[in-house]
Amino acid sequence: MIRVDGLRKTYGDFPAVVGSDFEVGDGEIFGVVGPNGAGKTTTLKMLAGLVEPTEGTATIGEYDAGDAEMRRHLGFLPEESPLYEDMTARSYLRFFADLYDVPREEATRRTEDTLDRLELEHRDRRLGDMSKGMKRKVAIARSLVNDPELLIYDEPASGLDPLTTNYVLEFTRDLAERGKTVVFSAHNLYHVESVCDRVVIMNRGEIIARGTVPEIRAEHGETSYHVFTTVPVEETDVVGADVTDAVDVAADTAVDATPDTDASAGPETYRSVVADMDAVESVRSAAEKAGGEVVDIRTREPSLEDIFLDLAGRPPETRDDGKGRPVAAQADGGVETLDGDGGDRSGHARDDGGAR
Ligand SMILES: Nc1ncnc2c1ncn2[C@@H]1O[C@H](COP(=O)(O)OP(=O)(O)OP(=O)(O)O)[C@@H](O)[C@H]1O
Repeated sequence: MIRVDGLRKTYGDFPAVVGSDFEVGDGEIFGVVGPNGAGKTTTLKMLAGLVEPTEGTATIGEYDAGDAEMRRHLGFLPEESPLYEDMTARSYLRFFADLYDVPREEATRRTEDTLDRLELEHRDRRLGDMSKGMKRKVAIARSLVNDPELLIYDEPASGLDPLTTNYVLEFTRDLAERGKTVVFSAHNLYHVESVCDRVVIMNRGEIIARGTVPEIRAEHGETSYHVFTTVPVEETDVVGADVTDAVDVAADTAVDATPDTDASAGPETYRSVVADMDAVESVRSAAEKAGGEVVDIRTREPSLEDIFLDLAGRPPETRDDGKGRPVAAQADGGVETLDGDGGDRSGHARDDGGAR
């Protein structure tokens, strides 16, 4: 459905996106993740045809991303979705349905159905009097008035309470189950991990990893083992293992001499965090030598966040873009000093949801 080739955006001399390549299949939930300033919004706006790429192409189905006709098949949710404060949710959604020439009855059925699924109450309340979460739900409903095949959501759950966040994430899954393709950005990696089929991780305009979360984990992350013993184990007794690595992987002490408070592992247990099975065995023999035993062993998969912190912390020449190509160093990452819109067709706070 989406094909991105060498997509690049510079604002003045500042490279906001440094040449991205990826594809998104029909019905996929595709995550674009990374910290503030990574280039997520710029990428999404280029896909939505709201920002003109400096180089490269993005095609959506048969259309170029800049094609006006493409927008009829697209629902775009901007990061900030200012709504017309004096309108009610119902009148606002009707207004957008009219922009897309959706017949009245169909528009009413569609928006009421979406608002039911999002459990939005008080549909005749002024938008200006709604909570942030309610406004976000209305903005999501707006992205669906034209029944698009592709949804591009910029930080859909950002700043929402955990309950509303859950609704939004579940709703996103629900959309994909109904055959929609969803591209969404997030800096909360947990949101992405729980919902996306595939992701690209961006940092300073570059893609630094890509794939399904298990693929990224297999390629960039290491499993650690938490071994619970009835006696403390001396770090020097953990032989045949790279204890230093274990510390890195788990961001924890390799051998914890204080009793563990994790009651489910039993009273008075001590935790050793190690990187491989040889080390697990050496913890076992050390514990037995000290008159104790191993009572539990748990594996810990690194989260996307662990992997991201590891990758982003490495110098660029030691990374690749997930396709075996080295990631280029960027001159001046994250400095927000440039002005001018640099070809941003959208402006920053327009309330048109891509309906032009
Ligand atoms: N119109 C613009 N003019 C100049 N610089 C811009 C413009 N838009 C974005 N940038 C810069 O490009 C970089 C990437 O911005 P972008 O909004 O794409 O990041 P992001 O990953 O979406 O960040 P956030 O999570 O904070 O929204 C930032 O350094 C930003 O300051």
